[in-house]
Amino acid sequence: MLPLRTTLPIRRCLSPLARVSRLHTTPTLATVQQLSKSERLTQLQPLLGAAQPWSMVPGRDAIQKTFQFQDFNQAFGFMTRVALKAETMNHHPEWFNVYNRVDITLSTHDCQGLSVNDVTLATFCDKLVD
Ligand SMILES: C[C@H](O)[C@H](O)[C@H]1CNC2=NC(N)=NC(=O)C2=N1
Repeated sequence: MLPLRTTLPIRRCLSPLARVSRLHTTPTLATVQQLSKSERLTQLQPLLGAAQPWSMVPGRDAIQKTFQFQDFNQAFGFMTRVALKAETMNHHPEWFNVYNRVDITLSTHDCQGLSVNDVTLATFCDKLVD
C-alpha cells in the first residue's frame, strides 16, 4: 500500500525531457562590466593614442575606427578573421563595409558601454593590420 504522499526526490519527478533540459540549461551569463576609470587609463587610452588610433564615438561610450585595404578581397579577409574572433568571444562588432573600407564601432550592449571585450577585439583588429 503506497503512502498517501510520496516525497520522491525532485529529479525522479521530472519527465525524461525535463531532466535532459535541466542538464543542458544555459549557464547564467557572467555580467560584463563597463571599463573602470583606471581601466580606461591603462587599457583604452593606448588605443585612442595609437599611431593609427581609435576614436570615441560622439554621444556614445563606444570606439570607432576605419580600416582601409588594397581591395575588397583584403577587406573581406580582414572581416572574416574578425568575425571568427567575435564568435569565439561572443562579442560582435557594429561594422560597415564598402569595397576596401571597413568601418568598425565597438561597444558592449549588455552593459551599455565599453568593456574589456571591446578592448580585446580592438586590439585583435589592430594586430591583424600591423
Ligand atoms: C546573447 C548574447 O550572448 C549576447 O547578446 C552577446 C552577443 N554579442 C555581443 N556583442 C556586443 N558588442 N555586445 C554585447 O553585449 C554582446 N552580447
